[in-house]
Amino acid sequence: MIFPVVYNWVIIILRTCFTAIAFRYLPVWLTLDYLADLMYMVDMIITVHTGYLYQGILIKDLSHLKKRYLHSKHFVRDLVSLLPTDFLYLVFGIQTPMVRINRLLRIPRLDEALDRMETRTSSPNTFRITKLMIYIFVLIHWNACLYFALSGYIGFGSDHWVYPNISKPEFASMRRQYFYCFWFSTQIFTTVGDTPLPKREEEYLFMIADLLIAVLVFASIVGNVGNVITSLRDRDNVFFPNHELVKAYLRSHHISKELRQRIDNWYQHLHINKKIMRENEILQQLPLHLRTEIAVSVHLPTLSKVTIFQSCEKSLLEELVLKLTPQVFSPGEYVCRKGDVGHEMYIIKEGKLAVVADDGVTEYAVLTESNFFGEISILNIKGNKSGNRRTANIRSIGYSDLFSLSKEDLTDVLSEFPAAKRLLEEKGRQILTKMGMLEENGEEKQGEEEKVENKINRLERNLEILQTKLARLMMELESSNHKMQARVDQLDLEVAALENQPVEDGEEREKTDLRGEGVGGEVGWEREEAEGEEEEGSDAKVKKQEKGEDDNSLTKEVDGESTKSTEGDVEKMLEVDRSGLKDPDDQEKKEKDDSEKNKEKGDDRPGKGDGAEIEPEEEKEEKSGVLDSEEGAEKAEEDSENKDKKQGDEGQTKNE
Ligand SMILES: Nc1ncnc2c1ncn2[C@@H]1O[C@@H]2COP(=O)(O)O[C@H]2[C@H]1O
Repeated sequence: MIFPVVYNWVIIILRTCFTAIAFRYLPVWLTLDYLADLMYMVDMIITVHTGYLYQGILIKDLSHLKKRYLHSKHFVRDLVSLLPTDFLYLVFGIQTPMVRINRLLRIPRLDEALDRMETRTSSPNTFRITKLMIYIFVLIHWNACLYFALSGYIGFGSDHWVYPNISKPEFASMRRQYFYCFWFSTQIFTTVGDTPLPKREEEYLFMIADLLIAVLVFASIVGNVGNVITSLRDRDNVFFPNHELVKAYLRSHHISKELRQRIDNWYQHLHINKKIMRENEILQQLPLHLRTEIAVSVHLPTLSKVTIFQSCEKSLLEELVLKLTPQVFSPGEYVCRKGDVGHEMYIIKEGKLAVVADDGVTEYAVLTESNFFGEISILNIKGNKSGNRRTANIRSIGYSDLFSLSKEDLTDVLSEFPAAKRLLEEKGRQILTKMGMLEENGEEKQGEEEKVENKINRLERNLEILQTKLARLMMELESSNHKMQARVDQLDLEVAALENQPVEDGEEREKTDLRGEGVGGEVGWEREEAEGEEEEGSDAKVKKQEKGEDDNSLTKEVDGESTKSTEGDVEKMLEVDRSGLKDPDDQEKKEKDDSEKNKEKGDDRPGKGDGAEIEPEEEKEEKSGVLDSEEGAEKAEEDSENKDKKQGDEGQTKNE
């Protein structure tokens, strides 16, 4: 669409203003006119058949496309621009090509075509400048035509400003007419050089309009050229590291001339050989699959030449290729030194490198294109005496282009491709054996180390499980403590209720006394404690509190089962208490049994009746802290029995 649109935009106005040109080449113009019309038609047909994307899907259905085009405003514009206005020649005569002015409406199609070309061209900046120049040319051309027409209207040669008299032979030729007008116009628009001063109002108006347009034209030229230069610089900055900044830095830090020279040389090498250092950064904006394809097409030839990767699957190479980082080393520069910790391996894309001894002169081997090195220290080869340290010095002989591959990336890739890993390790082992740096029983040692590591792992897992169990048990213990506390409180209340019950008759008193024999120890103890509390006041309270706290802390130390046993203990106490309340005879009987039992056990400690209340508790808790759960339960039972007995004794003493 570029040709017909530009043709119409240039020729219609030319023929309108330069009538001599229009008549002279009329058959040519008419042929070209209808050729342009034919192209307009073809363009419409192409537009109808051009599919479009709807929700990401390319619509190609013709009837649908037709319908869409016919209902669009583009169709109206295209149709109007192709209306056969040429019939107006019959009215105005063939010398009025202005009847075809509707053809100019197709200008948006020119824009579209140029935009499409811009995205496809390999040198967009040149294209942008050319496009700008075409637009400016068309503008100057129109201005030139109008200037000639205005001159004709005012009168050729009537003053200095208008076109000179065309009857003069030197200004009579058509070429001269056009070139003069175009030159005049260019002078105005570029504001370069002097233009003759206007004399008439029409001339002034023409000049004012022209100068205003000239400002815009000039601004757009400067702006566009500036943009192009900036984008060229940006491109360079993206492709090559900024040398100027580095230079300024080196100067400000008074870096030695020799080092600065080396750095300059390195930059020079990059620029001359068009080495791009920030490939990964540049391609970052592309989606992964496209990046992979680009990287594969750029680097795969190098990678597939590397011996270890020759037999590898394509998928491995594709993964690897994305992780390669290009690096350039200068002559004499060390890529790695013996004893350094290895963080990456290298693949040689171009150049020569030497494996050198510590003296820096003796060369053990020379590595060339498609070789690789630096893998030994990052592969963790079994029996490698140097561990993760470099086994040799590698020095670049000339400029060398390398790809580096980090340890993490290599490990990632090799974990999925064990065959490649074995190959790499085998090559590393060969070098290590040659150097005598491979331990013979290295594999056994490795095996043992692995075993120990496995054991440690297992133990760690078990420890974690035990910790979880312990936490659960602690929680259970706490809840048991709460429950126990609640029951003891309940017991206190019951005992208090019993104490407050009025004694009505002797029989009742006897019963109460008898009951006192049953639970008297406890009741008495409680009362005594209460009295003691009253007597001793706050001191006793503090003591009791302290004891309670101690109890808590001790109880917390015991495990869940012993807690249960303590609960059982309290349960038994309650049981005893209830039974004591229900039937004094039974209680008496039970007491007798208990005392007999205690006698059998040899538990006839003195002072059990008074002041010994605290002791059994302490004893019980101390023991429950050290005994295991079963022992704790037994002990609790025993203590409970002893306590019952003691309480019984106390009750008896009181009764007496
Ligand atoms: N004799 C040798 N021939 C070829 N390459 C070697 C030789 N000795 C060491 N290398 C390579 O030099 C590298 C130095 O770093 P690494 O030890 O990681 O891995 C080493 C090998 O890849």
